[in-house]
Amino acid sequence: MHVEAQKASAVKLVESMAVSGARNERGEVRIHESLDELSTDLAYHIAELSEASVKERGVFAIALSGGSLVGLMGKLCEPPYNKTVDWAKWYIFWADERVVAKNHADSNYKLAKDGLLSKVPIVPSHVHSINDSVSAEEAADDYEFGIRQLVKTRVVSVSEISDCPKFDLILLGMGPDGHVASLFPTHSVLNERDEWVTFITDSPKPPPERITFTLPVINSASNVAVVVTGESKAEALHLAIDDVGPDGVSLPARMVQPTKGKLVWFLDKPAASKLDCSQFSE
Ligand SMILES: O=C(O)[C@H](O)[C@@H](O)[C@H](O)[C@H](O)COP(=O)(O)O
Repeated sequence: MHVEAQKASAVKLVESMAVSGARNERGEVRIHESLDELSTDLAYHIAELSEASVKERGVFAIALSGGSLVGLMGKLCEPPYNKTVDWAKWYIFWADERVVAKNHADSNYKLAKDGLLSKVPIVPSHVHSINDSVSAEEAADDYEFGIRQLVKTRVVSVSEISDCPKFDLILLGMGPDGHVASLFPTHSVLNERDEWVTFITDSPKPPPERITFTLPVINSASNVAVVVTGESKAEALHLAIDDVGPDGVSLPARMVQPTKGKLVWFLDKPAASKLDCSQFSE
C-alpha cells in the first residue's frame, strides 16, 4: 500500500476506535478498550506531535521514560509511521535513567534502543543518553549541561515563563505508588526547583541510582503524555486524576501539571477502573 494510503487508513483506524476521551482540569483522559488500541492511539498522537513540531521548529525533542512505555510505543516502528515520521528530525532524551551501563538489562537507553531506536532511522548523534561511567550526581550534572548546550542551539526550546527547557513531548509511565520518571512519593527531589536534572541513590524501585528530570522541567513541556496500564495502578491513578482533596496532593503523578502545555493520560480499562468518570466532560 502507498504511504499516503497507509496514513489515511491509520487515521481511520484511530477514528473508529471506541476510545472514551474526556477531560477535567487534570488534562485529557483517554481510556482504551485494549492495549492494542492504546498502542495505536499513542503512536498516532506521537506522530501528530512530531509532525506539528517539525513544521513549527524544524525538530522534535522527545523525552522517554522506562518501564512498559517503550513496548507500548511499538506501533511507531510499523507502517505508516516507520515511513511517514520525519525520524531525522527527532532528538531523543530520557526523562529518567538508571545509572547502569548502556548494555545492562536495567538501562532505559537499552530498552528504547532495542524496542524502538534500532528499528527506525534515528540519527545516532541525536540520541542523548547519559554518561554511564560516572556517579549518579555527575551523570545528572552532565546531562543537564548537555541540555543547556542544546537549548542554546534551539534543538530544545526554552519556556517563556520558567527558566527551563521546553521539550516538545515528555512521555511518562506511572508506578503503582504514583511515581513518575524517578520522582518517588515523599522523596526530597520532589521539591527541587533549581536543577533541571537531578539524581537519587535510594530509589525504592531498583536499581537505586538514577537521574531524573525535575518537576519544573516536566511541567514546562509543550506536551506531556502519561501512559498507565494495569489494575495495580488503579488506586494511584484515582488519586492522581480525581478530585480527592488533600489526599492526592503529594502524589508525584498529581504534581504533573504542565503550566502551559497539554497533558494527556493514555489508560487501559483496568488502570482506569477506579476513576470517577462523573467528573469528566466530553
Ligand atoms: O525507569 C523507570 O523505572 C521509569 O521511568 C518509571 O517511572 C516507569 O515509567 C514507571 O515505573 C512505570 O513503569 P511500568 O509502566 O513498567 O509499570
